[in-house]
Amino acid sequence: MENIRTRKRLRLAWDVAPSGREEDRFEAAVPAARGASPPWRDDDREGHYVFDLGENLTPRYKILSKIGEGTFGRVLECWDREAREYVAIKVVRSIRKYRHAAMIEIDVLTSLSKNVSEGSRCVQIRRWFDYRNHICIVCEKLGPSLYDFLKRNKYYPFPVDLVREFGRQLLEAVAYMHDLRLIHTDLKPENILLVSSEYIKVPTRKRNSQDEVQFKCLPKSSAIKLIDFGSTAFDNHDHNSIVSTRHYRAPEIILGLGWHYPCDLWSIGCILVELCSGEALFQTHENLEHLAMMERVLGPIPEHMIQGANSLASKYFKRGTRLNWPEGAVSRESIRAVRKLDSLKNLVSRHVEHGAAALIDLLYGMLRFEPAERFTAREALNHPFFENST
Ligand SMILES: Nc1ncnc2c1ncn2[C@@H]1O[C@H](COP(=O)(O)OP(=O)(O)OP(=O)(O)O)[C@@H](O)[C@H]1O
Repeated sequence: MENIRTRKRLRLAWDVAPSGREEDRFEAAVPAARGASPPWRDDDREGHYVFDLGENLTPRYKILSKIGEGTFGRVLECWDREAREYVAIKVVRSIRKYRHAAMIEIDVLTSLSKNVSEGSRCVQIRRWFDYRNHICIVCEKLGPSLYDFLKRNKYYPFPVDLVREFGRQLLEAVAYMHDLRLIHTDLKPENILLVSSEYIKVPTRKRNSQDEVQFKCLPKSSAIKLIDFGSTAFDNHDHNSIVSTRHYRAPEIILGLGWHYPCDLWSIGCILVELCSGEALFQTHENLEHLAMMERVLGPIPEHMIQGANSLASKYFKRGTRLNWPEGAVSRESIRAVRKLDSLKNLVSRHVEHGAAALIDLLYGMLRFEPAERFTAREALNHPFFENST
């Protein structure tokens, strides 16, 4: 997250942080043991809530484990004593800008959960509350992220049939968001969670080996859901800031051309390539190198986009017509990293045996430089690649 957008909103109850004393008095009225609260503790230096496993988070929730950590806060697995189910609670840092962003995330999650059948590819919010100056967002508990799964599987790629299933559900989730005039802006494998943690082990031959058998894991179910709506943008807002995690960032964002719904489709294109290959498509941390990688994989950036680039981005180009590459490279390694890449067609063909042609065609549609020419989520869903999809 490089930028937190804020918007004017009504003052809500949580704007006034509850004082520790009041909180403790409230909990003192609840019978001890099961309902007891830990003593008031200071937050850590980054504003994170400090806890021990087994403690209560309000009398209702018992903290079982920490399942994640992000810019906004920590995500805790808890047992909900009232609903009798496991939940994931995002406990937001007690810093004003994160509290503010959390309230926007709650708005988005609430809108998404209104049409449960269509919105079911997005994580469902159960409720939220403010506890000791931390906004707590209670959601259904899901399994590991696609990134976690890839990592635990030593970056072994997913089979194309599974990528098709993931792609279809991801596009359904994003089409639904776009219908609601919401732009996710931070799509990445870390923010796509498997619904179930169950997996099976299947034997596979080691690459380049005839007889050495290894095992790889496959999820038992292909069901996924989208999480992390903390960066979600509303259609009618100003869209000039830098958004998205670097590897999944669309060219119009880097060039300062302004961005809209198509930036989500670019991210999905990058994600699908990664799921097929096991590696991030654009592994870079720097704008010029990133643009050079895009050109290597997808061909030249259209001239009208170069000419529209803002003053920060125009320095990446020569005479306003072509990328200053390799002249502007910061190192030889950087030049090598770009050269190591190949055309999208070749990169995908290397990993996908069946159905590669349809997938490649779909990916070119999602990775068009010109945002207006990029597939919309609904157009992508109607692509022949998804014809075999259930
Ligand atoms: N509903 C859930 N069920 C299970 N795990 C979850 C759930 N929500 C979040 N997580 C885990 O917690 C991690 C952090 O969550 P999330 O991305 O929402 O936090 P964040 O602070 O907004 O992160 P970021 O820094 O990427 O913006 C996720 O990567 C995931 O591993």
